[in-house]
Amino acid sequence: MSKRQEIDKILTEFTSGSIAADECFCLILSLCGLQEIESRFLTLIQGLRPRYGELYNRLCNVYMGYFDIKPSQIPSFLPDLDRAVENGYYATDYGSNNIGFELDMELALKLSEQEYTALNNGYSKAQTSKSPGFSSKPPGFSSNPPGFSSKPPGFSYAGALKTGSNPMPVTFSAAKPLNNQLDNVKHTYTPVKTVDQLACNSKDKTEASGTAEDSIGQNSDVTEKPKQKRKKKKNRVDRPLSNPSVIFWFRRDLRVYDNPALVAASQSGAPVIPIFLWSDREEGPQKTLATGAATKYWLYMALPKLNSDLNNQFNNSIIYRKADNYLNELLDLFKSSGAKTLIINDVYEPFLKSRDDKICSVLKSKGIKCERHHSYLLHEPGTIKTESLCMRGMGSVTHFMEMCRQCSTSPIGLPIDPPECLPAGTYRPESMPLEMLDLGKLPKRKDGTVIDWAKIIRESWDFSETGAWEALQLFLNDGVRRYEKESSRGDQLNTCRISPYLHFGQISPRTVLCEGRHMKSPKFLRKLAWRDLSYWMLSVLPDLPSEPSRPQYIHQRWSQNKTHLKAWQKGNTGYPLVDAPMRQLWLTGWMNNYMRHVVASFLISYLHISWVEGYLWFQDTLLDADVAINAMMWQNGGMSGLDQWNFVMHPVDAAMTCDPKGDYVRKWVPELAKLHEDFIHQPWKAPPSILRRAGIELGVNYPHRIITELEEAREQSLRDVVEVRQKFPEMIDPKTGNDLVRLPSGVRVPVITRKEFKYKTSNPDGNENPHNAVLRGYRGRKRDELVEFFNQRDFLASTMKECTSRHENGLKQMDLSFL
Ligand SMILES: Cc1cc2nc3c(=O)[nH]c(=O)nc-3n(C[C@H](O)[C@H](O)[C@H](O)COP(=O)(O)OP(=O)(O)OC[C@H]3O[C@@H](n4cnc5c(N)ncnc54)[C@H](O)[C@@H]3O)c2cc1C
Repeated sequence: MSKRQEIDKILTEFTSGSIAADECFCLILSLCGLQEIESRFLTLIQGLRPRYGELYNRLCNVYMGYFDIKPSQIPSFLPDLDRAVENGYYATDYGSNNIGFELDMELALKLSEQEYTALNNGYSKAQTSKSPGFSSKPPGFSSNPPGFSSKPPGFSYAGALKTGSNPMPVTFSAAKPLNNQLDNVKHTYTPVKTVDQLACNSKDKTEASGTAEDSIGQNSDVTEKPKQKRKKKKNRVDRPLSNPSVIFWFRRDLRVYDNPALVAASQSGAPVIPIFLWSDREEGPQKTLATGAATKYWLYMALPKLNSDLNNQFNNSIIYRKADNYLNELLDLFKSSGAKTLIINDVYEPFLKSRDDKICSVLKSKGIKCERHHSYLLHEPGTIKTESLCMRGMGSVTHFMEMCRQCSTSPIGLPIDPPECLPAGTYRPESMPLEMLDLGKLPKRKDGTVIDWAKIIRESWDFSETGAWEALQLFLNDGVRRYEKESSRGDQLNTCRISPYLHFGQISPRTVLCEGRHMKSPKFLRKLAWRDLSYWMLSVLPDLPSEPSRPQYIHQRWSQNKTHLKAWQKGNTGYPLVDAPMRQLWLTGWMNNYMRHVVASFLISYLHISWVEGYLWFQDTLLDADVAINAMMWQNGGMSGLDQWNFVMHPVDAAMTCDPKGDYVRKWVPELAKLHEDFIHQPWKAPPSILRRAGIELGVNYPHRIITELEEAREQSLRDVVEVRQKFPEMIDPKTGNDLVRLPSGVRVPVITRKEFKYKTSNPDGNENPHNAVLRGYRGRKRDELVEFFNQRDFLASTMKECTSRHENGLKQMDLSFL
């Protein structure tokens, strides 16, 4: 047994109550020696903190008493994490178990919270070294998600189109989109060279000032003190240009294929200055947490890829600027470059749209033209009106698709080719190194080493536009066949895994629609409608991320149990089907849709923790974190959304659908890897002998369940909803029993309401619930009978063992007749 294992054994005895704190301390002291204990004792026992805070404190006190020290005297003492963060202290020794992981994770959360609070308090500018830019994540397990890295050979845009769904070589016209009857379109490529395009001559190319290799932080035009230098230039006389440049502002359209605004910039016949601006504040109100740590990291990795595409294809490159105020920065750029036009693809979050409206109106007043294009969604939210449609089913995707059919004014069209050229012109404004945008800043330990929480994220994803195409093609060549029936599987890659690419516009929804339309998977294409729906919903309900869309639900009772919340966030709930996706999320920044439902159901319906907490956590940790989609989904799960979920995922039984053999759990919860499939989703039911053989000690290397009475917890959740509904009878439709919501026009309309809520509201004391929404697939496989059988066998075996040993000890043999 290694020293670490012996220490763990002693700690287990302590937590189970067999030995007292001072005894425990002495045992560890005798094992490790005075010197090691003085310097490392607190690190060694950190693993106790999350679950055994009280016991941990007792050990701390013994330790301090023994060495006669006060907490303030020890910089590395970690009685609370705030102090740890303040002191810049991080655990450095992980040993062979998860203690270091736990510690770093705790600290990471703290740092993240700290930054969030700092921003809320108006402190965002220069982040000091004590307050690293964003939440830290620990190095952790080494496994990669399955099958994610294979690349179709010889991949190229044209190749992608050829090898994809369409057997014919296809390229798309760069001319205007045709219509939305995609299936009737004959795909022919008619390159229409305009005068502007012909102007893309070699002179422009040789004059471009970008670097061919813009690996992170190596932008050629970078100066060491860009801010000061830029100030000097502001005062200089603007360079007169015969053909003033256009500024192309990259935002959530980080691609060259099917990028209407980029094509427009190219067709302007003017030099193009591509820019990227960054400021957390400008990306959304803090309560939306629009720029979580994971999404920022994605940007940090994706921007150099885009830049190198621009370099290779157009000999142009991106100007990066960190800017507290985008308008001021743009004015500065226009002034220094003499550009006269801004070209953008629109974004649709209401707060971003009004920011853009303001920017454009100020620029216009200064004689600068603003060209805005549409490509982020299939349908612009503003074009979809509810007026023409009956309100039944409002909030559901079916209703939304019908609205789109009736109202949409502009056709979706076909994807367009990349621009032929993006001449860089002779003048190029200064660029900051990408590092200075603080998108990829990783926290540091006290000794200066970096906590690289993004390691597995980097290994799991290709952050380029090509990566988006490859993911799509991989799916269309394989996963799509299983999508209709088995998209829920956590243990297989049956979904597209393109959400971060879609979020950052590395592939357009129109391209996905066009590529996927022959694949006979309406369910998949419908997902694009879901995406549009969320933006429409956000445009109608701008407070979607924080305020219940059914206002009466503000009165719903929620648990404030921080220990439960932390256990959920870290994947330490003791329910493997919840812990596996939460760990996958932490390590890779992603989990599939079904698993998101499982973990959301658990947080809301079993732990009774508000959906807002779930939303915020996802915003910070998902690579595809998207204010509109994330808020819509959490609201729907949290009962207050317009499309209330009519189901609750059971944290054990749902495994039947998404992880029938337990392989998914084995991958992300390696502690349970050796457990037989019959127990993998409910280790607490495994007999001690089986647990022993699998190397599992519950409460030691895998947590006990944080709640055990699932049925009771669910009942409580039902009662809480019914209480809200009973408090506001005027918000219930007397005819249907559905909840009512008030539209901005003042009209009250019924919205989809879970059947069991309706039933329970009218039968609050009834015991039965004919509409029980909990999804159970597990029992059908007779696993419970098997579990019972194993337990009986184990009981028999252990009883016999006890009998034998008693017999050997000369004690009276037990009576076995009851067996
Ligand atoms: C609680 C919860 C929170 C979520 N938060 C986000 C989020 O922040 N960002 C995000 O992109 N998706 C979110 N989703 C939706 C969905 O889980 C992901 O889009 C999907 O898992 C991404 O994987 P994929 O690309 O393989 O999806 P696929 O199933 O292959 O779908 C293709 C694309 O369709 C879109 N899409 C799929 N499902 C939905 C949906 N329900 N609503 C809207 N668009 C959808 C996504 O852009 C996705 O990439 C959330 C779902 C839940 C239950």
